[in-house]
Amino acid sequence: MRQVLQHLEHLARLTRGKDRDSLDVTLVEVLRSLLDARSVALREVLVEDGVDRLLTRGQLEEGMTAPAAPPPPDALSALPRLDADPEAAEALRARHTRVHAGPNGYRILVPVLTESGRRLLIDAVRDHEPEEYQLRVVEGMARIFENVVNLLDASERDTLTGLLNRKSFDDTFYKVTRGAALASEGRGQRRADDGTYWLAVVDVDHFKQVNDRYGHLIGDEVLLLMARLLRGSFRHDDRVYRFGGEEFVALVRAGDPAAAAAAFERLRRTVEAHPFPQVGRVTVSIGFTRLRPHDTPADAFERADRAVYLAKAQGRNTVRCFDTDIGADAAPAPRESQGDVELF
Ligand SMILES: Nc1nc2c(ncn2[C@@H]2O[C@H](COP(=O)(O)OP(=O)(O)OP(=O)(O)O)[C@@H](O)[C@H]2O)c(=O)[nH]1
Repeated sequence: MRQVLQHLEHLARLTRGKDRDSLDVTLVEVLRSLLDARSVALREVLVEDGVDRLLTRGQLEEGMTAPAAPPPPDALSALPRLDADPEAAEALRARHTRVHAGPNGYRILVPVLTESGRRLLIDAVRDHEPEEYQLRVVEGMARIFENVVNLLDASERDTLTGLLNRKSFDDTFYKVTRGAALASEGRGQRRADDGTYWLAVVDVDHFKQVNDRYGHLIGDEVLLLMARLLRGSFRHDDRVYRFGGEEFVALVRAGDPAAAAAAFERLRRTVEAHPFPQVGRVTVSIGFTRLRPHDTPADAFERADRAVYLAKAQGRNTVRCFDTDIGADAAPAPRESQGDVELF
């Protein structure tokens, strides 16, 4: 009976989390307690240039009281390769729990594969061989965790492109600007690029003509491919959103205006060079702005949107920065076409 109550308590904790970070941490804590494990980690497979790498999303090692995730590296290439860990690779490939006995104890690997295609892996080590019953409970917890992740994904993602939707934008925005505020006051974590973030609005040029000439289905296909190009253009911890329509938003970390401009210019060129099936050449206009320590999502969006408007007025298929091309002190002037999509 005590055990059942304990499991129920774990279940309640696991399904309480409303954001990903706390959910990952709770899973690690729950599994450590369930397995009486020496260490528990939750890892995720990220892919760069066709190479699978393992990012640790949360871990509890011996002597630690609270789970922690090492800060994500700037480049995915700094992460360990999945093929350097054959046991982990095999468990993911088999989509099945694996237990390996080794000199350091018993390693328990439980894959978690989400509907959106994410590949996660529970990686626990304990001194004694786990009982069958314990493994079944851990697998049950993993399935519940997977369901919660699927629900979170569904509520945070745009159904057409799979990109993040408007709902998750504000949270991330405030996390990022809070970090920038702390850094500007000399507190908080400093990184090589000083935690400077940029908000870009990426707007497909003459998209109405694509729909009119080729139909909405082909238009949707263009948006899907555009989403893929956007995702592939930025670093793994940058965020790409579609709030609706043919307008995308990117939240990108870069050290200075030149580095940010280079990233957005690279995206512009990638889109221009991409052969879109049936349609051929499609271009985008991009406007971006630096996030300020006490910004609101609406203010930052409006600045980036004004830079897009400038890019459109100056011939499209171009990148403009609000801060350097329009001026940081310019008075706000709502864009005429903003009525298309109701934002903020
Ligand atoms: N296929 C498809 N079309 C969409 C979607 N959302 C919005 N649109 C269309 O996107 C078009 C946007 O057109 P406009 O805002 O007039 O701008 P534009 O033709 O892209 O021209 P510029 O932005 O001035 O370069 C409209 O025709 C919308 O109907 C969608 O989810 N799928």
